[in-house]
Amino acid sequence: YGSTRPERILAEVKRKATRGDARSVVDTIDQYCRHQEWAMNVGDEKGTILDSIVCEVKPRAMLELGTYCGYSAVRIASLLPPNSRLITMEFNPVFAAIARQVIAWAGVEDKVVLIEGPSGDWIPKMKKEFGLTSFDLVFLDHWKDCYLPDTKLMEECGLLRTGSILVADNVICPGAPDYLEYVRGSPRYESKYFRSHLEYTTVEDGIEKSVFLG
Ligand SMILES: O=c1[nH]cnc2c(O)cc(-c3ccc(F)cc3)cc12
Ligand SMILES: [Mg+2]
Repeated sequence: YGSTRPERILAEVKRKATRGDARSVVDTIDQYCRHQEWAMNVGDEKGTILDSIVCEVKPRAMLELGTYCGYSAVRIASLLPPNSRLITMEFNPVFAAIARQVIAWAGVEDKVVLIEGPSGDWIPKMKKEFGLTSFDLVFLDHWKDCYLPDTKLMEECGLLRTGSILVADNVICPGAPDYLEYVRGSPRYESKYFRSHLEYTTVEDGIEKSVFLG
């Protein structure tokens, strides 16, 4: 039996990245996925946009929906202020197992909590499970069909406060048209599109940043 793509990415990280050095893990994955085999990390171009938003917001409590191999969790965690926490949620157990090891290799495990399971099940439990009031910043990077229902669920569960920011990957490719229509049309959001490209390609994609107005 062959290895999976996430397993090959982890092997490359262990072979090439410096243990405890988050940037070298990020750069190793970008090199591998640009030159060896494509994978659905947010990537270097859109990652720079995400970095600028994380640095601007300096979130105390951040949520990521969709961990995959942990590339963006490592990227985000390396920018978080002390006493901040990234909770990252992954539905696929194979991806979650790899992501845990990538996060550990990067040395950011004390800033990241990885939870496994469907976002729809976990979102209603977040406050109680993690003693949270609300999230300062949410990165949506899981499944395009879940962006809108999960956003509405976060609203209903009181996980968004005035000023909470949603950052959504792939709003053009693969695309999340119902989500875009909602955040751009709703008076409860101030939305802005950051044009970019699908990771490691020249195909158009972009990131939508939406401020919840309460
Ligand atoms: O399913 C996805 N979840 C999160 N991020 C993704 C991402 O950045 C890209 C893609 C993707 C884009 C084009 C394609 F031909 C095949 C897959 C999927 C996801
Ligand atoms: Mg993505």
